[in-house]
Amino acid sequence: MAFDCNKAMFKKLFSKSNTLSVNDQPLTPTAFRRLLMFAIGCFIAIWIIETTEFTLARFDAFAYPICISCFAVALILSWLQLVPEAHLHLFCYTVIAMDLIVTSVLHHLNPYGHFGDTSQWLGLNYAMAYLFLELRKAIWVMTVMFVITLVGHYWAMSQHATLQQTYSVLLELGVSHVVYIVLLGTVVTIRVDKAKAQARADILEHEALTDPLTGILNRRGMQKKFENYAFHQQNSDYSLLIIDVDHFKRLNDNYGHLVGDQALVSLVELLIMQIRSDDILSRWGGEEFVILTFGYRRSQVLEFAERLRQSIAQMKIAGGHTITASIGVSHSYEADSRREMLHLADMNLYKAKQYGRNRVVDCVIAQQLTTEGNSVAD
Ligand SMILES: Nc1nc2c(ncn2[C@@H]2O[C@H](COP(=O)(O)OP(=O)(O)OP(=O)(O)O)[C@@H](O)[C@H]2O)c(=O)[nH]1
Repeated sequence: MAFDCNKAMFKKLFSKSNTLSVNDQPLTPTAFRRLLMFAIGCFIAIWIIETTEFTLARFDAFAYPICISCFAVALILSWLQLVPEAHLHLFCYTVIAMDLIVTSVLHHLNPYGHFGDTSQWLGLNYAMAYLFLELRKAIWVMTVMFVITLVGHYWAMSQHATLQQTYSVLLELGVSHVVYIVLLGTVVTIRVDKAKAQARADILEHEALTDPLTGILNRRGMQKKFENYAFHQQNSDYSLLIIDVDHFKRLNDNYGHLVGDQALVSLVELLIMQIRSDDILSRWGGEEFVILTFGYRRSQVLEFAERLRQSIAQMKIAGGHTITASIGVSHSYEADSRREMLHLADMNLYKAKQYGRNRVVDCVIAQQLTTEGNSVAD
């Protein structure tokens, strides 16, 4: 998981656009397809029921198959990803909205029709607009549908009703639809604002825990992971590696900070390639990196660290230069706390530097070095 996080951050950092965007699109492709299948099922069911009961209106005899075909086409296009989802949303919304409006208008054309018989479904238009469309587009489209609804019903009613009856229907229609639009809009706006605030908080947290140069966790991010990690629940041991580039100041001084920066980025790329999926990599500060690795025995950790050291030494950085690194290692069985583990790894790193750099040292090696050389000051 940590590795994924590191890699995702890394990819984001080196992708062309590294800004996170807030998506207010309310409907995911999967939810959209499910809705389409539901709508197709409902239309087929009502078509069959009305046909068998001989109540199928003339308009519906055309409208049902047209709607079903449109939804089926949208479903296929969505599956094949041939058309942008937003276009399909608008298309399906328009089909349903026009079906509802025309049904209601035709109903009102009949002098014996009753206002409430079909127009109660018109409110669905607004709920669906918010569901299918991005907020700004939904408002525009709803306004158009609202106007079409009023004009259509005015035309239908004016064919047979008195002016007073017509206005009364239009007034009722207008007021109830404005209520729908405003109330649903308020609910949606609150939810979008909340989602945006959450996305912003996520971005800020991500930035606070990420090193901007390399895109991996920074010291704070690593500390958080280290604290949150349920180490006591792990049956396996874990180890901590501190990797410190040797004579990095010299590299900066000789070739400039840009080369230094590029060396750090190349080093992180190399480390990401070498660590395992559940290892945690972070930039501890400056030219120092920390890796937490799980489930290795001591000999395996040392092999892993040695492999890293050799790969770093073989790596060519910008301008064809090379770097080396010293690595201090500590193991969980040697320490009682996270702080102590860090301290041990840091001491071993110090000894690796003392003994000539470009080497891996853990407590046992440090002990041997001290005994042999008898000159390392702790
Ligand atoms: N280019 C670059 N340099 C950095 C960055 N962060 C820290 N440094 C430099 O890294 C250098 C670290 O120098 P030192 O702590 O003396 O260590 P060193 O020169 O690597 O020597 P040893 O660790 O003892 O081998 C300093 O010159 C810092 O300015 C960075 O993000 N980019």
